[in-house]
Amino acid sequence: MTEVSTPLCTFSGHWEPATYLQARGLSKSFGSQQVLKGVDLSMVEGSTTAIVGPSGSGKTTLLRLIAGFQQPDAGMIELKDKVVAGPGVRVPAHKRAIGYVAQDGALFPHLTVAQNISFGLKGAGGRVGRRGIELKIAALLDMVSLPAGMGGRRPHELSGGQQQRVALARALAREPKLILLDEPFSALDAGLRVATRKAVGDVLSEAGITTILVTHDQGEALSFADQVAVMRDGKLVQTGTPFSVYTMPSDREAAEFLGDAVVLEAMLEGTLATCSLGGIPVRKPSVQGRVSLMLRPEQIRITADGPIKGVVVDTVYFGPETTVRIKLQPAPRVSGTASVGGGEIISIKHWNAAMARPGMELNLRIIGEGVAFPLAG
Ligand SMILES: Nc1ncnc2c1ncn2[C@@H]1O[C@H](COP(=O)(O)OP(=O)(O)OP(=O)(O)O)[C@@H](O)[C@H]1O
Repeated sequence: MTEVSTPLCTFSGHWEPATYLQARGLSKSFGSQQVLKGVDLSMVEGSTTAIVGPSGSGKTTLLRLIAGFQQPDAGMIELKDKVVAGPGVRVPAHKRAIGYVAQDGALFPHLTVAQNISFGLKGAGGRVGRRGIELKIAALLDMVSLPAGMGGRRPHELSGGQQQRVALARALAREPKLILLDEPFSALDAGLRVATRKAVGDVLSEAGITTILVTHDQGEALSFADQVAVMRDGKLVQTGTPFSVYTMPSDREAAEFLGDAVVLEAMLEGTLATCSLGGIPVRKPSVQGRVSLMLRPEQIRITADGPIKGVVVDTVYFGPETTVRIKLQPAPRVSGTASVGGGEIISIKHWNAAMARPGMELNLRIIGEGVAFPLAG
């Protein structure tokens, strides 16, 4: 089962991992509603991609096309250089070596855990005898960190996290090359969710299986995947490493979807934006003049010698961190540039609840660079 990425030697002499999944120009409509509008997605063998996006943006539809449950209206899908969907081509789902784990696990309720998993084994071709099946089930349960004794239980006798592990074991039984996880952790409570996600991630990366995870959870996407693809209105609006999509979002909506964002009006000249938080360097700006400037809240630090002043409006205590809303002073003038903004209320976080009380004046310092977007509207 353990399959390691097959490297390719390029003409430049560098070893590069092979592409496993290549989707080009995928479109799909249901009736008059166009749900996917030309989606391109490429994945390296053994890598993990998280697809994030608002409800109804087309994430599950994309997974279903890749799995082979539905056929694209236009575009094509290649798995390991073999076209599996495209004009005149439709390789059926069971011949694509893909495992699918749904949000609720979708276990058969009337079958035991072992029978659920052996259903997956039969799907793999029924090559093993009864003893072989027992050994395989035991190995799969072990792989997903469940005791062998659980094989006799029925799904309703398991916790949500255990059910998801069984669903993963059933999918792994087919020895897939690609696993599609459609919000598999969303029904779990916070602690179980983190533990199950870690366990599933470890199993998949150990087995070298190329993985797509659909999720609504930004933290899950950023921590689980090598690549994050942001879907909106049937299109992938940005694809990149977790670091690049978080720190350099392609637009304001993507920025706000991937985490908390402080967005202020600013005047951008060259690579310096001037706003209520002072002069802030901007990386590779694609616009000039009046812009929306985005910073992540953790870039705004409360420090005694910070050059920017603000007054605490209110605070909300969350234990390890406190959300502090701060009203900024008018924007300072930077010589030769116009000032914009002033008086905005921003929201940042601080570990020390005693640091900020309503009415207190605080000094702030900005760390790192901002990202500039065209002004909305
Ligand atoms: N089989 C179908 N028939 C008709 N409409 C469909 C079908 N499947 C999906 N849709 C519609 O396509 C749109 C996108 O659905 P999809 O499930 O792909 O979105 P999603 O991004 O996965 O949403 P969510 O995060 O809520 O699961 C929705 O408006 C949905 O109603």
